[in-house]
Amino acid sequence: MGDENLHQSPPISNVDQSAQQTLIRYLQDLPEADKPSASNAPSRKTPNSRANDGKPRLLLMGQRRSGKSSISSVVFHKLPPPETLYLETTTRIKKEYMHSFMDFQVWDFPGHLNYTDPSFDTEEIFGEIGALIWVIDAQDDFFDAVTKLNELIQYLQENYPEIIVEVFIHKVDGLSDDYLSDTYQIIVDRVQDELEDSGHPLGNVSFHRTSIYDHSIYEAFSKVIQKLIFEIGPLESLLTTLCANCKMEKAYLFDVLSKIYIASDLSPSDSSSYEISSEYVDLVVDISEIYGWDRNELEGGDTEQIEEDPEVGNQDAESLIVLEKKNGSYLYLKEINKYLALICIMGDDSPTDRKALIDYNVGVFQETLKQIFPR
Ligand SMILES: Nc1nc2c(ncn2[C@@H]2O[C@H](COP(=O)(O)OP(=O)(O)OP(=O)(O)O)[C@@H](O)[C@H]2O)c(=O)[nH]1
Repeated sequence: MGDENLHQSPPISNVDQSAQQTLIRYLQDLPEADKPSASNAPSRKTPNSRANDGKPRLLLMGQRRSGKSSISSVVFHKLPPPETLYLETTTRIKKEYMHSFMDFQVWDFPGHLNYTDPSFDTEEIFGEIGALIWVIDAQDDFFDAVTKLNELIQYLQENYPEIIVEVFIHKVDGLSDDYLSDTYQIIVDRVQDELEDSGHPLGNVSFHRTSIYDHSIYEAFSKVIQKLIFEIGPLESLLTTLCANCKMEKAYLFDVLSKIYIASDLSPSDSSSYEISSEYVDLVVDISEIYGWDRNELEGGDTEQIEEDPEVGNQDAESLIVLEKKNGSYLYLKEINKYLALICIMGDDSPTDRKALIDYNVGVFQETLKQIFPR
């Protein structure tokens, strides 16, 4: 494995450099590599977390009927999208605790209230969050939603400047490409202009086009979650090294239950690669469930923290490895543990003659991951 990958890695601001180098050496199997030790593991503090408990909170906010509960139910509870038609309006804050490769919470807010009002315990709401997701219904009149969003961003910038704001321009299914790109641009410009007029920078605000009827909602959530993963820099470097050494086009590390990808290599990503990979994860995981890891649905709770189940199922069973040709491209999938699967797009040249090398490198990658995510 070449050292140039190490030099090409982007600067990693929030992770201890020595921990990163140890991980990469470990992957490269260099003689001077130490096993990453627990003391080397970076602390799991998320940008706005004061508790430092590694359990970031995602807030889902926006106007009534914009689609907040649907997003949470489809992504985290596998509710078929058409069934969201029957969801009742949310009348109180719904707090759910997700146990997966990392623990995080999703808070779904009723749409009609102003949570910056002093009558709310704003410290309780905003004091510990990882990201705020503001959902705008693109099929409805969105100007009021944009005005409320701007007020909230201004409030956050003055009081909680580290909070990441993610705007989901939602329900984009059924909109023509032209209409969608106009709507997207109008919303982005309006947010930007109003913030500039009031002397606030756009700062930590990003925009995503989403729909529960396609992959876009999972992709958007992936990008949000990635911002909260403290170890994202080393993970991306490791995947980039793996791709370079095994001649892979693209590699994704998936959280198999939510279909969120928690990291990918640093080569440019396109939605179709994500779609192929995510569909394949679904298919293979369905099959593997017959004899592989026992995965319960992501656990959700209301207000109580749910105790983590001890891992059950065939923990020590050999994890599934599949190499198959799909849509003209070979795909390689390996279950890394109960929560994560690595899926790699290999291109159209048969990689069967390299399979032993690929299995070996992926095995080393898997060992390294155990150090990063001990669970
Ligand atoms: N076409 C389309 N409809 C959606 C989408 N997401 C949600 N919906 C629909 O939007 C409606 C409202 O969804 P909810 O999830 O209840 O909205 P909410 O923001 O939680 O509403 P409140 O609880 O009242 O704040 C439902 O009929 C959903 O089926 C989407 O991506 N596309």
